[in-house]
Amino acid sequence: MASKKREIQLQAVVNSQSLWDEMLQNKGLTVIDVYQAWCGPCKAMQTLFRKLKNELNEDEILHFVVAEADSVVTLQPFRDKCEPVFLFSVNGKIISKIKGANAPLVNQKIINLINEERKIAAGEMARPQYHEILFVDSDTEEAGEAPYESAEQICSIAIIKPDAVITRKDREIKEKIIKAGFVIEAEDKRVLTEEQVRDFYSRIADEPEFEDFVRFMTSGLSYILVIAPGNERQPPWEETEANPETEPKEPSEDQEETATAMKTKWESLQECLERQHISHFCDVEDNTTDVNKFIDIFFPNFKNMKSIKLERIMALLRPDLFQQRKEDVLDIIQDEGFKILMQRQIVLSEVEAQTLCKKYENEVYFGSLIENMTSGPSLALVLLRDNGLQHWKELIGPSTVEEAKKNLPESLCAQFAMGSLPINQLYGSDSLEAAEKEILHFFPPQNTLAVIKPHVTHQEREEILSLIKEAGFDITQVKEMLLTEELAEKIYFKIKGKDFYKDVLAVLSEGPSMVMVLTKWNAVSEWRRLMGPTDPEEAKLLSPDSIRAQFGRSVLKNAVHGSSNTYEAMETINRLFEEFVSENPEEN
Ligand SMILES: Nc1ncnc2c1ncn2[C@@H]1O[C@H](COP(=O)(O)OP(=O)(O)OP(=O)(O)O)[C@@H](O)[C@H]1O
Repeated sequence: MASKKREIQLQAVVNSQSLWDEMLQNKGLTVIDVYQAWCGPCKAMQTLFRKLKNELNEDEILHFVVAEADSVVTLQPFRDKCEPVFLFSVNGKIISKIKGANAPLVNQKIINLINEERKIAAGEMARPQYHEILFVDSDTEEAGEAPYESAEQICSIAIIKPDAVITRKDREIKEKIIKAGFVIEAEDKRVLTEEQVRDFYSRIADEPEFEDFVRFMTSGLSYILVIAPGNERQPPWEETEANPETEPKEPSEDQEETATAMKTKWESLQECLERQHISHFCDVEDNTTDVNKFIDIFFPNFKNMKSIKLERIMALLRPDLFQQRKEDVLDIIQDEGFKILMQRQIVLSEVEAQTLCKKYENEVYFGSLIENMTSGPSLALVLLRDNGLQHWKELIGPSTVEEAKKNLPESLCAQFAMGSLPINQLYGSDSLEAAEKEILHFFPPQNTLAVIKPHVTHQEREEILSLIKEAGFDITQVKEMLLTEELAEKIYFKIKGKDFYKDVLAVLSEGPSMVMVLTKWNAVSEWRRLMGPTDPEEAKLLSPDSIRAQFGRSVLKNAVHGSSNTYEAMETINRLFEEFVSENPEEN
């Protein structure tokens, strides 16, 4: 009984249109649980609301309400729905709604909106222009007319700073964020412009060392992440569990509730970073308005990116298929919407063949299978596609020809069956983790040095960087530097004796160049292919899509430079990126 009374105190009951209109007079944020008379308000969320009420301690600007859909005319579109709906009203305007008892999402939403109210009250930000949401029947909404709020609307933006990227801590930071139950919805590695840094960090612009900070933030690559609270997120149990020594064996009703409240403490991204001691490498913005603004700046295609789940897998055409029907298979792969990111012919070693064929090791034909697999070149491919893993599995079909012919005659396994083997002539990674391992093994990354020359405009530079990323290169290092004679020599030592060398130096001295380490399998020759021939006129004829064809102006102003071979790549990277080499001694 006692707890029922507290529920009523926690959430005001709105069961008529006049009470609804009165409720809209509330100042600040009102969280409204819209419920059906026949099932009552959402019990599961009351613990969360109580916790937030206590922790935020903002009774003037944080109100909780339960509203009965059947008794309030405004709520008619929500009648007879099975799932609870939570509405968020700010100063009488309903600005957001969340369907279902998604506690992490609701928790984050309330914290964000209250933080916003606090900043507005402190004069740190202007009140955003909220758009009032329309209530339409939720079945229509599901048809795509006016979608409910999803994680993307309550994301945070995190920036992993250049010092963490240069020392390769970014991977560890991302793993920790994911392990804590957050979801990385989008990510990009780039050098922030001065304008972007000033904008993102405007709240600390008055600090005395801000100018040095801007210089530091624009000095190298940062990681920009859009992070959402995952639905499966667990509270950090170990920190919030009640102390067993002070707890009685038989907890009272009140104590049970407190313990539950403690267990449902979802941490914010900032808290998560602090708990894991990585907050000094990573800055977070979670103000909804700012997050949306920065998503627009950094990820203009965010909505599309979110709906597409691009997956990289490794596929393999076994030797007989490769020799006899390679072109047919490659056509099908492309028709099925796969992008071939990398491909190479490879004669598998015995160990490699045994690893890839492990699931057949107990079969009588295992010995002849390994013999066949090592008898000549296979074709290894890295394929990219929306839902790539599942789609490839479905396309190639079962492991054995017998099963494919019986059950899935249209599968590639059945279509491309060859007498030499009882198993599928096509291989695909079993899982995304396995795919990453296999790709690393069969397509080991290589570094090359790339330079974008000074005559390239800012806009052209952005376009070149997009081409680089599209071609699957990882920009592992980047520096903007004026290539003085001394520095240019570190790159162009092999043409020092040429009569055009002084002209090359003159072109490089015109302004800062963007000097990068690009990483990918076969990076040296892949980058040279993407650059195109030295002379842009020749490039236009021979390789019109190449960078030099598109952005070169003359042989001297040919937009980009790339190492000619792996030795030169290693030498020049050593000379220009000492810190990178000491962090990555094994590469190249
Ligand atoms: N005949 C030439 N006349 C003038 N400049 C030239 C000539 N040949 C090359 N260059 C310039 O010198 C640079 C280095 O020449 P190199 O022979 O190494 O060509 P590359 O390997 O295609 O280009 P890069 O080394 O810049 O990637 C070229 O990028 C170009 O700008």
